[in-house]
Parts: sequence; C-alpha cells; structure tokens
Amino acid sequence: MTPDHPIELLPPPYLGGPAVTGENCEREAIHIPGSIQPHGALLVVQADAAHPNLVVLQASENLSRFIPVEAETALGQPLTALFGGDISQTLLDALPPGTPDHLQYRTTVTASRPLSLTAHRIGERLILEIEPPAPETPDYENHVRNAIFALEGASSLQELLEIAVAEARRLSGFDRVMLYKFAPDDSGEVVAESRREDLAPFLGHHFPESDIPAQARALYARHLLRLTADVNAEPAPLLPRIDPLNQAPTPLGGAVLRATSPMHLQYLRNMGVASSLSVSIVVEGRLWALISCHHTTPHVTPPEVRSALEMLGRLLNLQVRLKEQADIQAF
Ligand SMILES: C=CC1=C(C)/C(=C/C2=[NH+]C(=C\c3[nH]c(/C=C4\NC(=O)[C@@H](C)\C4=C/C)c(C)c3CCC(=O)O)/C(CCC(=O)O)=C2C)NC1=O
Repeated sequence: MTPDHPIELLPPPYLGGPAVTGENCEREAIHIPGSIQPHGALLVVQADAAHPNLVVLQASENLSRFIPVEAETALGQPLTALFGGDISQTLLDALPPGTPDHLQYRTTVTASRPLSLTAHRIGERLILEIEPPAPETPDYENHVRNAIFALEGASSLQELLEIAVAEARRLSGFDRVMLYKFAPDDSGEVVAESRREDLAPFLGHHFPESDIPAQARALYARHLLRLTADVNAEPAPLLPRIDPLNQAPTPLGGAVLRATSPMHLQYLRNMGVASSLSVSIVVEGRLWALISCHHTTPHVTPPEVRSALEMLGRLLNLQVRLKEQADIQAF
C-alpha cells in the first residue's frame, strides 16, 4: 500500500502474478507492464553519480526497428556508442539527480536517421523513449496561441470546456474529443464533446467509477498524458524484463510508450476505438477531469502535438478554478 497506489496491487503476470480479469483489474499494476507500445523504442540507462556514462541496462526488443543495433547488443553499452555525440552530458544536465519523474526533456538524436527523444528520470535511472519525428511539423505554436485566446474568451465554465474539446480536436485531429468530468464518487460524465458528425454522441452519458480504477486515477493525477496508438499492436517486451541491478521491474508510469492495460485495450475495442489519448485536468491536486480523445483507426500522436495538448491541459487546470469561482459569484 503506498500513497500512489491506494490498494495492494497484484504482481504482473510476467512476475508470476495472476491473469488480470474483470474481478481484479482495480489491482492491476499498470505502471510496470514490462513492455511498451511498438511505435517507438525505450532504453533504461544507469544514471547514478558514480556512473555518468549512462550504460544501457534494459532495451525494448524492437530497438533495431529504430536504430541499427539489436536490443541484446545495446545492453551494457554507453549511450554515446548508440547515438554518438555527447548525449549523456546533455541528459545529465537536463535531468540531474533528484529531478521528479513527471518532468520530461525532449530533444532529437541521430542514429542512421533523426529521431525524437523524450527522456525522464526515475531515481537512479533515465528512461529514454525514441520515436520517428512527426511526418511534417505543422505550426503548433499558432494553434496553441489561438487556443489560448479562444479559452480566455470563454464567458462560463461550460463554454470553456466546449472550447477546450474543440481546440484539442483541431490540434490533434482525433475523430472525437470529450471532456470527461469526475464526480465526487469518481464516476464520470461526458460534459462536453467535439466529434466527427457520423459518430454517435457520448455527451451527457455517465460512467461508473470502475471504468477508470483507482490506480489509474492515481497515476493520471501525476502523469498528465497517456496514449494508446493502436489497440491491436503487439507490445514490445523490455529486455531483460526487470532491471538487472536492482532486480525489480522498472516503473514506466512516466513513459509515453508504456504498454496500456490489456483490460483497457479490450474496453476500447468494445467501443470501436482503435486509438485513445487522454490529458489529465488536475485542480488543487485532484484529478478533476480528462480530455479524452478517440480515433476509429490507429493514430500515432507525435511529440509536438502531445506537448501542445499538455499545454492546453495545464492552461485548463488554471482556468477551471477561476471559471468555477466566477460561476458561483454569478449566482
Ligand atoms: C466515453 C467514456 C469513456 C470512459 C468511461 C473511458 C474510460 C477510461 N478508462 C481508462 C483507463 C483504464 N481503465 C482500466 C480498467 C477498466 N476499465 C473498465 O471499464 C473495467 C473493465 C476495467 C477493469 C476491470 C484501466 C486498467 C485503465 C488504465 C489504462 C492504462 O493507462 O494502462 C481511461 C484512460 C486511458 C485512455 O485515455 O484511454 C479512460 C478514458 N474512456 C472513455 O472514452
């Protein structure tokens, strides 16, 4: 039992734990799946003060799809052997010991082709996630600036939420974007929605607390964005499955490539959803709502769009409380 995990979580199946079912899924340890979504690759490197050259401890088995090195070969190598240059010092300067795990550092690296690198620190490890860069880089700055102006023009909380889902849909290109607001009992309601015309509305629908169980809500209050690029993609396991130095599974709660819970993948398939992304709206430390995005076909959301959506979410965090207070005073 820890503050992050309100109930005792079960060990994952790859550590001998039971299969996850509808009966025990609120105890699924979603932060340690031991695998990632295959649209990118992930490296876990040693990053304590005594080992500044960032030796690779774990690599996702699909590594060679992105850089010309097999996962097994990468193990034990310093990062500079994989990416050249002095990426190690850049990462240690950006993510020094003590950096909290929800802070990300983003850059580009080259290993036979340019790649987007997203890194975060968890204890004495750095988690590095590499993905192909966005096919083209639309002008997100203008999108975000226009979204901020639009949000600032909202005259009520409801209008703010409706503008937010419309702007998030314009930014991301998802078929449907909803504002899923939590009730005090942690059940939820879709209170705003921007959708493709031919899709049936979810607006006004209520959903039970069990649809987003407690350990997921705890994770989402800390890490503000998660995505599932393709509900049918085969996850890529980490090699080795657990950290060879501390013999424990590496926490992937802050990793955007983290493999999604199989229970949730089935839930999305049942909804006819092929790709999902959500951004947490946290107000005074509590998960207040999610901007929940769906696509009916697989959809990889590039790093630049994720950053823009996170900015939108953080802006909404700030504005929600102001609008709620203004609405109260208006009565
Ligand atoms: C329109 C309404 C609507 C709703 C209500 C909705 C729910 C929803 N569930 C989410 C996450 C999870 N749900 C479960 C587990 C279970 N869910 C169940 O129903 C039962 C069967 C169950 C176990 C017995 C788990 C383990 C996770 C964590 C997944 C992970 O992060 O690895 C998320 C966030 C992720 C995302 O953005 O897609 C959303 C937004 N998504 C919608 O669009």
